[in-house]
Amino acid sequence: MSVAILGGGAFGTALAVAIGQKRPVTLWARDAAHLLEHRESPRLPGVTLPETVTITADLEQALDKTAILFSMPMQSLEGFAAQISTPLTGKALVACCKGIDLTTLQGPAAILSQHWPQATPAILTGPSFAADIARGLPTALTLACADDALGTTLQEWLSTPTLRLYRTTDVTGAELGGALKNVIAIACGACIGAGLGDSARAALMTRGFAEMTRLAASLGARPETLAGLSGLGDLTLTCTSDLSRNFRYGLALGKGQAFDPTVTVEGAATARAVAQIAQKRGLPLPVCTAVAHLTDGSLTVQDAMTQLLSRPLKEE
Ligand SMILES: NC(=O)C1=CN([C@@H]2O[C@H](COP(=O)(O)OP(=O)(O)OC[C@H]3O[C@@H](n4cnc5c(N)ncnc54)[C@H](OP(=O)(O)O)[C@@H]3O)[C@@H](O)[C@H]2O)C=CC1
Ligand SMILES: O=C(CO)COP(=O)(O)O
Repeated sequence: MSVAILGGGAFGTALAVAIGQKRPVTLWARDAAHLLEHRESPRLPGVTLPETVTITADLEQALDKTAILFSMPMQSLEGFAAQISTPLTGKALVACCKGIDLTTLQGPAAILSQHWPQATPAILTGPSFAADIARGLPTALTLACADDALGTTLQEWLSTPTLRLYRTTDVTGAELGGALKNVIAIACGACIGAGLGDSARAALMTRGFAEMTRLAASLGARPETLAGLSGLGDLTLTCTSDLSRNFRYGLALGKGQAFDPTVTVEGAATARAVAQIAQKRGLPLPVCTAVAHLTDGSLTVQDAMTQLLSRPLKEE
């Protein structure tokens, strides 16, 4: 097996550093000039790519590898895939992005499968800040692949002494855990930013987790997957750390401050996708729906709080 990573942002660079400790890896970026000159991504300053990482601007050189990791933002994945005519037959296509595509309402595995039906999709997700992975701090992730034999090979190839991968065949559960935790992280950031307190944040995390599990189960995921690294694990990290961009975006919303629009915040578009899915399926997802309205500017944090607290009382 040979490995390529597509996307020279924070996560792609961090994965290249980690995997590059063990074996050669090719890192493709659409603008590779900075990476080639400095061996460092402007999205992850201070992290130097080792010599085992081949940086390239030649996409075909990367697509030639047997395992291809897609490490660009979720809302870019469909458009990126549509530009590629190479068949990628028999390859493992590992989506590292966390989200639901707003146009198709699909997760990354379905998008990869539609573009490359002769390849096998997989998901790499879980609680991990790029900077932690790049520094070699201990990290545990989920590798999801419906083909368990291929999943086992990927698990062995992509694990390192400090990056420990757990395996599952529940692709839907793993990708939804990663997608939905970002939505709840925005809610938690807004809660803290608006001064609503840690108790309110704990309530949002818990009820948000109930929504994550409800939606995932209705889409065919196994509820226990959501209780693992990709769901509860990543929810805990992202809702409690201001290293999270989704949490910081929520903080800014809560404080009524502007947020840098060039920063990748996956949960905003995903919240709007989730609200559409909830409506279509008649699923009650009040926290996710409130985040969708917060991010499109149609609801204030105070009104969201009032709305959530005034819902009819119910069983837990
Ligand atoms: N950062 C983290 O800690 C983690 C991130 N993730 C996930 O990884 C994914 C990527 O995030 P991250 O790397 O942090 O984001 P960044 O904003 O750091 O980088 C995104 C990268 O994607 C590239 N890109 C954007 N659009 C396209 C496109 N259409 N074609 C090719 N390349 C494109 C950007 O290129 P350019 O620089 O030229 O704009 C940039 O290199 C997200 O889904 C995120 O949730 C997962 C775990 C941890
Ligand atoms: O997914 C992440 C941690 O697991 C990174 O979170 P942010 O995208 O919110 O920075």
